Amino acid sequence: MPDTASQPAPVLLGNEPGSFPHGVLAERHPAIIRQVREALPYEAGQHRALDALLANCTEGVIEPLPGDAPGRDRWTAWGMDEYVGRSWFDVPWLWAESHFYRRLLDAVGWFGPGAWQGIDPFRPAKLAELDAPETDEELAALDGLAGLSADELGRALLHGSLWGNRADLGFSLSATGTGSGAGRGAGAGGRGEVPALVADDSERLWSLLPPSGTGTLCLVADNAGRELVPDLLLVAHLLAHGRAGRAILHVKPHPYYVSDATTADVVDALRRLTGASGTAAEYGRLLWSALADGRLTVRAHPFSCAPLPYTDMPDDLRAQFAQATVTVLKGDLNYRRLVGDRLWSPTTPFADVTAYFPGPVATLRTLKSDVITGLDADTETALVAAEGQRWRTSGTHALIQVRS
Ligand SMILES: O=P(O)(O)OC[C@@]1(O)O[C@H](CO)[C@@H](O)[C@@H]1O
Repeated sequence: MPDTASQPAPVLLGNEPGSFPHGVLAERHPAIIRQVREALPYEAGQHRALDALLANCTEGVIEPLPGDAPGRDRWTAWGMDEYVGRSWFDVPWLWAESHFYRRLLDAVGWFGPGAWQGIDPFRPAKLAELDAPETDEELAALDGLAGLSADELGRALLHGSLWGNRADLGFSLSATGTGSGAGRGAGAGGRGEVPALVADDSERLWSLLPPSGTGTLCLVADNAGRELVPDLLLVAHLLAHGRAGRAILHVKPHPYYVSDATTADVVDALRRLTGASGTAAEYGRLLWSALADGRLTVRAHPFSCAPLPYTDMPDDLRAQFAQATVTVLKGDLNYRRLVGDRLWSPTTPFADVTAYFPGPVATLRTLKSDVITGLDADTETALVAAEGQRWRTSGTHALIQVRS
């Protein structure tokens, strides 16, 4: 029996050794601390703070943020008092992960005041990816799509944006997340009869964005670099071909989940596009002028880094999504937040668990956590027969789901 929105499945915790969430807390977070230490020439105080964070997040309990900590009131509203004194492994996994990034930024001095204020610990990794030869190849490949019709090009760019979600630098640090490049493309990734795309509502998405549209597209971005670049190309295409009159790009207000895009990353990506040649540069210039004339807006709402599902979104964000013709949520974490980070039965209807969302909502995601809804029974059976439960977290499958 599928779960239902009124009888929800259990919220994921990280306290089961051997589970994917446990591995993230016990192995991925220490690996992220190691990577951050090596990325920038931190000072002794920052190394000491990283030592303390490592000990605390693996063996300690959640501690209250100091009284004067930036955003403390928000974290109180987001449930901090309830979780203080408990092991990181025993509170909702989503909450523990999100809080880890808040503490990591504290340790490196991101919030300031001080000389390290605003220095993104993940920037070297993000820039390396943006500057990689693979990015050049992907941008150059755009010129080869010149012969496609606008619709064909739109579909190609939608798939580029979808599979761009493989480019998640946190994921590449985890033991199960190796195998770079697998699954990039609609036909790749699955074994035997199992499709790479396990759900595909893309026609419904296109019907929400007709060519004569004057509507507003809200795109809630995920990773910077090689995910954000194809996201921006898709937005440029939708604006250029009138499928959206206006686009609003939501990014994170601070560095998060390693490679999540901030405004600084949007700037880097746009400079990368305008500094390229051919079609990529044209798209870059289009977006640059769309920002200037108001067709494109960037927003960085605090709730984008909240440790909570979208059911708890504040009224101002709810009103923004309600005004959109469609809100497109990118990536695995946004998917988890959209459906509640619960271990749903995979055939639980997507429309039911997203019924609360204020307006049409679409999700483009590669599968990198246990959370999944909206599969048909045959697809689930084929996936399990071919891969056991590995398909849930391997990042080699993807989905496009829409609730209109
Ligand atoms: O949102 P994204 O970038 O697609 O993925 C984020 C992610 O790597 O982080 C979580 C584990 O830390 C997983 O849910 C997911 O695989």
